[in-house]
Amino acid sequence: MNYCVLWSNGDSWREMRRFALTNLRDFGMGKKICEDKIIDETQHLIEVFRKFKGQAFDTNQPMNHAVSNIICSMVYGSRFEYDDPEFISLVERTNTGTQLLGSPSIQHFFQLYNGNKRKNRELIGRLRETLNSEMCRGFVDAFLVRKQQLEKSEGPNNHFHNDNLLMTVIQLFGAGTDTTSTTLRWGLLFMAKYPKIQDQVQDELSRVIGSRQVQLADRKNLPFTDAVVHETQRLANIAPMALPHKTSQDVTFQGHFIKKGTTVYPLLTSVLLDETEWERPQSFYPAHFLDNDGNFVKRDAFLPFSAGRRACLGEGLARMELFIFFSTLLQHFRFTPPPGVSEDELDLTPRYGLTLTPTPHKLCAVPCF
Ligand code: HEM
Repeated sequence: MNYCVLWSNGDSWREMRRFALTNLRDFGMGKKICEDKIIDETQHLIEVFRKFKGQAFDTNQPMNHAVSNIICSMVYGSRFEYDDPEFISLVERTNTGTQLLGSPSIQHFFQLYNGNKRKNRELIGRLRETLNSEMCRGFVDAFLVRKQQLEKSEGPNNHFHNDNLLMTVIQLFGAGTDTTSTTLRWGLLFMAKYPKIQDQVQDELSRVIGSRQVQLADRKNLPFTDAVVHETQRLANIAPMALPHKTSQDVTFQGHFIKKGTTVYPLLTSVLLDETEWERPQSFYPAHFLDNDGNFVKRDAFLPFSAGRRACLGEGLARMELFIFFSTLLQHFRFTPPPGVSEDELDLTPRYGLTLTPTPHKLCAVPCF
């Protein structure tokens, strides 16, 4: 399959990755300003969950909207209202497209992808019209300013052209939404399935935090909650084959010769579910990340973001989002199966796409206070 929707290799990738990393950091990635955005967004999400008044609902759309708004505020410079039709269709097309990438319906995927290209051209066009080089609102502005500067000094032959802008924006939006939101949905599903583990998370949260807002700095005092977030990422294994790569030179790996230019997939499943690394690889077992005294422990085989030069660019952001969204939701709601469905009946079979998502399901979010 030709993944022309992803960044290319070589110089163009290097430039785009470096620029995206620097600028996303400038617009808050991994910093307090980003934490504040996430906290603000959790309040919008809580409002949506409350509207269901404890009745069963599909968490997919609200979760996608909340998570997507974080990357939107960094890329476009502002968040969207959840009922904005432009936003709903952008998120919906990205979400469906990610599922189709693992299926034979590649033509349908490209229809959705082209729809998102059109929408993004419009959004970028609006930002271009109101661009102020003294005050960049987000990644798109920063890219447009760099493009203008380079065109003046070096002419148009550089990597900062409209196609790379569009591709990078679409990729950041896609990579920054589905992955994190899917992981959070797995987390809530595991909590509904394993109520005793949910009890332990909620006991820890009420003991350490009470009713105030959780902050990133609290993570070190919440080892059990942190372990549950890690175990969710490990067992959910949402990107089992990471992304395809091409070997840039001939290489011999574990005795196998691989020719330059061969497409290779780093199989993250092989570490996340490795029987020689994990005591209970197929079970939801937060103790994988705890020592005998209940302290959090890092594990070498925990590689959900992959490793190396092409590892996930958004790891810092994703880890911040996972922790704050998950613990804030668990502070406010008790997650249970719909009435008439037992915990045993909650299905953990994943649905295969570019990512492994939970099979469509509903949960009740019963307000705790
Ligand atoms: C739980 C959340 C996430 C998981 C599990 C995840 C996982 C991954 C994985 C496995 C890869 C492929 C690495 C490889 O092929 O070796 C990747 C790449 C990437 N991720 Fe994430 N990701 C997450 C969230 C994010 C977020 C929030 C962003 C937004 C900034 C992001 C942006 C990217 C980009 C741009 C790439 C491509 C990097 C490149 O090609 O150089 N990811 N991610």
